[in-house]
Amino acid sequence: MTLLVTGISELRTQDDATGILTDAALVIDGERVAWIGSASDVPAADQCLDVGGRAVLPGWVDSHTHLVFAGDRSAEFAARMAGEAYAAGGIQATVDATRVVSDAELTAHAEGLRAEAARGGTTTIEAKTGYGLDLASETRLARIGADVADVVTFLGAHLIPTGVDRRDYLDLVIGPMLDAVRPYSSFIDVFCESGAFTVDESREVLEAGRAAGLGLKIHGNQLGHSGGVALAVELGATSVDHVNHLTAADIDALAASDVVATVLPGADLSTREWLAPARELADAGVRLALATNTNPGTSFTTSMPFCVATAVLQHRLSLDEALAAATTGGAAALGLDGDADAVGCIAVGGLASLQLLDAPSAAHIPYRPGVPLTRAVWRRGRRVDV
Ligand SMILES: N=CN[C@@H](CCC(=O)O)C(=O)O
Ligand SMILES: [Zn+2]
Repeated sequence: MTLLVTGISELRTQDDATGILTDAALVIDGERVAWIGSASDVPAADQCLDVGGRAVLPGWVDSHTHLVFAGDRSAEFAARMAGEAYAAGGIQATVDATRVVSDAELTAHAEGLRAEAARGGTTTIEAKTGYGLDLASETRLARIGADVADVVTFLGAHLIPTGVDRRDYLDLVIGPMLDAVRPYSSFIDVFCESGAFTVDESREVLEAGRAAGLGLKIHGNQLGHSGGVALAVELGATSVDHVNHLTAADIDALAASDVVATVLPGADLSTREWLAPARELADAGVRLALATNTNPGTSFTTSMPFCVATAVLQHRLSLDEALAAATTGGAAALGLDGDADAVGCIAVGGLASLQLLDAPSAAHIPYRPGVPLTRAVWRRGRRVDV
């Protein structure tokens, strides 16, 4: 069954070979894109959808979420808006709420968040563990994450849980916990920050993950100069996320590396943190990703359009830079780039994961912030309810 989508005012492929087409059309055949070209020169297809002068772009790749959790921390949020500082210790409240709910409740909640993300155009999503922090709970989060999300990241090293000896917990994370989550996980992550894990502890965790065959990620330099960015470069991590507090040397080191710097606008705003210097990172040539960081503590949003709009309006990225970071940048941060199953781009022969906006161009995303502009979404060729 082939579907011709025509009447596309702006087709942003996020593929260097094709770029941006105007007055365009494309054909979806099964789960893949079979043809891209001018709306005046279309091939025959089984079905035709005229989108009436609207924009099409790849579905978002949300490369950083903590999707599997229970409870909310709206009181903590309110206290922060009244002047309290964010601290890593709040994670324990979500751990306590998460441990006591059933698998079915946890799965339904995560599925609800994934559906909410899809309504904003997200077609690929990562989910971290990190709200279990004991062997059974982390394993459960990894298993549910694998059911609900596309990529699972093991974040047992999110916080030392209350009442547990530091060394004992590290040994658990790099031993039995890593073994148990390994079948579900592609990456290992660590919260390298004051109040969470030191640089040396983070290195130990990440080296164990690498030895087990996992890719590396770091929550780094969110609340201060934690050393997470330097560690990411030293270890050749796939991404370092947050990147709020950077020295010139950090930026130079990232620019000279292949590490993706992931900017998380929702967390920057919700914690009233110093904004990640996305403009300076882009100017230095650092590869950027943009992600929601969906979690109940620092960023309770699933909206990639919000993140793209904020990256343009507040972090001073250009529209092109923000769109690249939210699509191909996210794919690079998940290792889902560079082959026939790459996500975050629209190319002939590639996966048909794309979104139709209720707007003539993607410029309307930051131009009309907060307005729900996602009109239709296809994931691997299948229409998703939005
Ligand atoms: N910073 C570490 N982890 C999460 C927040 C976790 C929480 O506060 O529950 C983040 O990415 O912001
Ligand atoms: Zn996070």
